[in-house]
Amino acid sequence: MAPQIDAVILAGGMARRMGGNDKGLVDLNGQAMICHTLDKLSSQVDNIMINANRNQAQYEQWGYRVFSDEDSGYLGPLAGMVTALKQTQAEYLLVVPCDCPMLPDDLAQRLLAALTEKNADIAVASDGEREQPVVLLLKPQLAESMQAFLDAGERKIDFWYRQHQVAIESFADQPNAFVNVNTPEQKQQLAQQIAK
Ligand SMILES: Nc1nc2c(ncn2[C@@H]2O[C@H](COP(=O)(O)OP(=O)(O)OP(=O)(O)O)[C@@H](O)[C@H]2O)c(=O)[nH]1
Ligand SMILES: [Mg+2]
Repeated sequence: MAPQIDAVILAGGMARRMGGNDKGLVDLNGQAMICHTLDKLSSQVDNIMINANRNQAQYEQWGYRVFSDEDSGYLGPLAGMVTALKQTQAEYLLVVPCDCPMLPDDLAQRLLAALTEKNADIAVASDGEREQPVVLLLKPQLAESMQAFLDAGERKIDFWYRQHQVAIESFADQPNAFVNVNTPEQKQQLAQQIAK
């Protein structure tokens, strides 16, 4: 039987480059940005959770569980991830950001295959050139290690995952899949691309 995979969509950042507008909720071609991500993930995993530190009521409209960071200090993506790791009952947690609306349709499946093949604890996606540090699959048993890393004042996710067995899965076959929307200009550009 296939192992159970839960996903968390990280929407807990301050979105300063988006003028402070909650990135998951900004409109991209008639839908909130997070809707594009929800569409991509819904057939890939067993349960989806949304991690948001404001506008929770709005995020609840899609019917998924919404939770905020256990530590409310905006410590960065790891703060959302560690909270999700403590909540999931699944065998694996898939983590994605809310600002990558074009994620691969075979993301979970390929990360799981890479993790299993390498006997790793974490599988991180790459676009063929660069690692995508907040697109990863990991085991919930790592919650304690991640919490200790945060408690030590560390914030950089790639430093954390290098303490563990990591598999990198290249999605060089889908060069557009990790387009990242951080600014209004990038959003405008992607909107035009999608509309074509
Ligand atoms: N839970 C949680 N997620 C965060 C936090 N900071 C960033 N993220 C998420 O991590 C992902 C990648 O971060 P960025 O693209 O830099 O997003 P951001 O920090 O909101 O945006 P900027 O302020 O413009 O850097 C996004 O999905 C963010 O929502 C945080 O403190 N808590
Ligand atoms: Mg980003």
